[in-house]
Amino acid sequence: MRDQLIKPFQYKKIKDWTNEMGQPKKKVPKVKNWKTTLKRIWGYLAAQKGMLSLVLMMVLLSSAFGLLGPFLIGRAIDDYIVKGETSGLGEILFGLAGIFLAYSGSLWMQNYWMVGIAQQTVSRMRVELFGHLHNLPIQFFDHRQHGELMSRVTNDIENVSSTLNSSVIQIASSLLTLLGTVGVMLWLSPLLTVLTLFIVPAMFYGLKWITKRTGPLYKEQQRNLGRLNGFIEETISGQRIVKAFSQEERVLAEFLEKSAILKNSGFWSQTFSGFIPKLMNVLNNLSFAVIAGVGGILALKGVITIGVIVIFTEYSRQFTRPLNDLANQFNTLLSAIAGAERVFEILDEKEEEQGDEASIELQDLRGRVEFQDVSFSYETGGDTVREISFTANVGESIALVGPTGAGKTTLINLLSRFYDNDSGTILIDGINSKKIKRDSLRRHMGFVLQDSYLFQGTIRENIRYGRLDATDDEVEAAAKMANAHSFISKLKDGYETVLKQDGSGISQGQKQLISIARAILADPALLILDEATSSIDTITELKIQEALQRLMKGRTSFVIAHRLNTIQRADQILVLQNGRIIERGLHESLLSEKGFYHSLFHGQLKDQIS
Ligand SMILES: Nc1ncnc2c1ncn2[C@@H]1O[C@H](COP(=O)(O)OP(=O)(O)OP(=O)(O)O)[C@@H](O)[C@H]1O
Repeated sequence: MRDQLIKPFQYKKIKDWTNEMGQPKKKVPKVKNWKTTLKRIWGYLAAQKGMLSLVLMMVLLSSAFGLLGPFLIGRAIDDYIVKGETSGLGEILFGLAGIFLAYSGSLWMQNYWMVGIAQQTVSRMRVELFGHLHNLPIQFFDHRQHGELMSRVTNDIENVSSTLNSSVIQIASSLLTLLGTVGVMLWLSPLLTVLTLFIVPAMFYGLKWITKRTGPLYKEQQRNLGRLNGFIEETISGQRIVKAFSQEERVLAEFLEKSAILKNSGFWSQTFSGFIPKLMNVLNNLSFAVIAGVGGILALKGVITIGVIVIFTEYSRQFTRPLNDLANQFNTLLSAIAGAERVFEILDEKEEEQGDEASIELQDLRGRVEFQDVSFSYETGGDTVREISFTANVGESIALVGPTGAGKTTLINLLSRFYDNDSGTILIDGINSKKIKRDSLRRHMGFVLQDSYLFQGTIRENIRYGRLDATDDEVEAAAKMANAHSFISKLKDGYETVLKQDGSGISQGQKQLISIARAILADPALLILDEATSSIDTITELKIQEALQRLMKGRTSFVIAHRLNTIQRADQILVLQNGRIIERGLHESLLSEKGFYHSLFHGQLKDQIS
């Protein structure tokens, strides 16, 4: 459970580096074809075969009832109305009412069951996608906007859902109605049928022309919507920064630009798909005119009856309506396929490997860490960290010092295996870290980061996140050790105070104290501390320092130090520059060397320190 605690912190840190409201750096992988996607969607639907058969049965019934209605009307005209016969007409009308009722009933039932199937299906997709996202390696998030990913979990899934709700039934019933109608029409009058069917090629070519254009346009619209959502999410969560840097106008300008792009792509996709009903309307009217004209002549010659003309006009509507529906559904289906493809794209991303069969599950960790000639680069190109070697004995505190971008966080990322070193070896309790299961390693690590991430929930829940089975007494004992108890007790609701998602409502220093309490409760053997850079009042600062000293006692700790006066007690100080360790040792000896550390300490290079 504790690796769940750790990941969000790391994500945030790395996200901050990559994502300064820019576009994702890497292009999303190419989309697969619609056949494969439909097959995969079917894979989800097939899990509910029983329900689907019920839906299909209802679709069959409703299509049959739909055909029977006009047929009975024709019979009523020919056998009773034209002949002036009234006896028996009542029964036919009664029968008609029954058929329409059964028709509506079967429509209602198929809809009811299909909505159930659709919801079940997308809920499974959503759960899979969300779970999968949390198992992806950090690198995956380096190149993607958070909002864009959110859009896949929400918009795209919703798209699939609404299409499944309606399209599956529509497509099945349209196909059945189409077949049934043509069959009965052929039986009644082959000549009129052939004339009516003339509109099919016109429809086919018209639709082909339109859908060829709408498919890519829909995809483009979805993509632009994802980008806009990503931007909105970022600017809302980064409100403080936007305001602090008076970037409101720039943000608005960028929003307007993205919104205009979306408007444009939305306009064209909707315009083109809007042609479909218009085209169908024209063709429908044309077919009516043909049936009325030719049917009238045939009726005058006594070849067919008036009833057959009525049946034909009704059927021709029933015949073009499913074609119409099919065409409309085709568009919705296309946009759902585009959505599903984007969802599957993520599902196809390789999960972070925890380790193979041979990997070691760390039961206990003492906390000895050794880096031997470790080099690593994030992307192909120059090494971010180079030939790093050091040893941290059990219980020692190691301070990582250096200007911004020197590679301090990268070393921690390698230690926690968010990334794997390209060369050299990292030994943890003497075991090559690559042979240890990632999650089992992270379970023994605790993080207190400068941007302490607190979740929406009570203070108690936030502390308990360190160890979910901790009792209330243990939570409070940890808070006491972390110097957090006194401020928590002064709050009106004490430990039950509800924190907002970003922890606003309590001070930065108090957030730190809570995250220290959380780490104390987790009791990790390896500790990562990323010192707060923001200025915290002296009293809170002292409390934090004291709490940290207690937390670090007996654990191997890595401290990314921003304020050099706080690391004077470290057992080893590693001074990094451009990815290399350029100096190392104790505070006093480093000062006496009068090197880079000395300059840093005396503030000559103050502006280089983050
Ligand atoms: N996810 C990433 N992908 C590509 N390059 C990265 C990534 N994270 C960091 N870098 C680059 O690696 C180098 C080292 O970054 P790192 O975050 O380790 O520095 P740091 O010493 O922790 O800096 P700071 O004190 O500012 O946090 C920098 O040049 C940075 O631009």
